[in-house]
Amino acid sequence: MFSHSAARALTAQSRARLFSSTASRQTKVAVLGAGGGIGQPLSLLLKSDPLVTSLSLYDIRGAPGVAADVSHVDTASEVNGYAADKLDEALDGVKVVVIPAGVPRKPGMTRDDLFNTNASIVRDLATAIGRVAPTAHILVISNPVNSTVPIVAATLEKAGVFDPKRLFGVTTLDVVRAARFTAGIAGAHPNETPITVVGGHSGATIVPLLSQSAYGKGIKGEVYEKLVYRIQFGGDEVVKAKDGAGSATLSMAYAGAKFTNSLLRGLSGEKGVVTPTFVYSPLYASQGIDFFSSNVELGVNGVEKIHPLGPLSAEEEKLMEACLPELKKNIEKGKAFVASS
Ligand SMILES: NC(=O)C1=CN([C@@H]2O[C@H](COP(=O)(O)OP(=O)(O)OC[C@H]3O[C@@H](n4cnc5c(N)ncnc54)[C@H](O)[C@@H]3O)[C@@H](O)[C@H]2O)C=CC1
Ligand SMILES: O=C([O-])CC(=O)C(=O)O
Repeated sequence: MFSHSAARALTAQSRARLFSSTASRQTKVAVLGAGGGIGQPLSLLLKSDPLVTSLSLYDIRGAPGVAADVSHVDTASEVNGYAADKLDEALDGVKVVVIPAGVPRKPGMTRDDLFNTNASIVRDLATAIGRVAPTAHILVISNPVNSTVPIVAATLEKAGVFDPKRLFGVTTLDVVRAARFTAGIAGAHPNETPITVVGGHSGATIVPLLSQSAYGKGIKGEVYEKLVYRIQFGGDEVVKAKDGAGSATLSMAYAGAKFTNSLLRGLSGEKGVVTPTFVYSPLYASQGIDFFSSNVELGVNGVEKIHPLGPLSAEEEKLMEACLPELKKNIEKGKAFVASS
């Protein structure tokens, strides 16, 4: 990287600074479920992220092939693929683990219908992370997120390595949809219509706070009702259109890469990185709901600050009334699963 004469010219102090900052920028990211509909495009997008220096792709099927393919992209990061029996190797030294492993919905199913299959997949992956990479930041995409995040937390807790600052349910697709759909109605660019989406990640637990947006607050009546429904049930739209071939994969890969980039920026010391994510949260803990999505500031340790919701409109208060009992049930189901495992 440097010529010999340039290296000789560096003082001992500046050399130490240079190499320590290079070391701190080494960011190994693992994708568990990298061979799937989300995993493949997500791996590609992460390969394009300059904050990722090494990419570790794992799946029970097909990860070495995906890794060989993605590794030809001309960005600086190195890529390695790991087959089914190589999970521990895939996790060695990782700073961030993104989990899109598990089955997707078919038409007529709810996300909760995926619980029976995905709960044990996520629990087993979390057990391995707790053993091999206990200080990694974990980003859970696998559904039902309202239950899989508590499953990861309880699994790590059992192993004595749970740090609530390092566990995130990825709800970014709800945020991406809310911005896109609101922009369509407002005739604006989605950059101008960011919407905070809180609660959880399924149907009525998804609560968009349109009243807090300059564009969103002007949307009323039937248009408002339809917009809220579309944000809450956008996933169903894709499941129906794919007609048995799965659920959102490309927009989810985009959302997953977007959230991962936000976290990496926070971890690298950038200030003011704030985005909604489903985390261990005090906001509704008094009601027995200890995981909740709201705006979170991401920093060098992961969760830096959990923001309060701010003022809600009468409509949003009603949406919260529908959200909370369902979210509580989903969280308790996840915890009970680990307790009985
Ligand atoms: N959080 C969110 O907003 C969203 C979540 N999802 C969820 O993401 C998950 C994955 O969806 P798709 O990629 O479409 O499914 P997919 O079936 O295309 O891919 C899943 C991958 O997981 C792998 N896998 C299964 N068990 C595994 C294990 N034990 N270890 C490692 N890999 C394993 C499979 O081999 C497969 O390659 C689903 O649960 C889906 O509901 C989907 C869209 C949005
Ligand atoms: O709808 C699904 O099952 C996948 C998902 O979580 C989404 O697209 O938001």
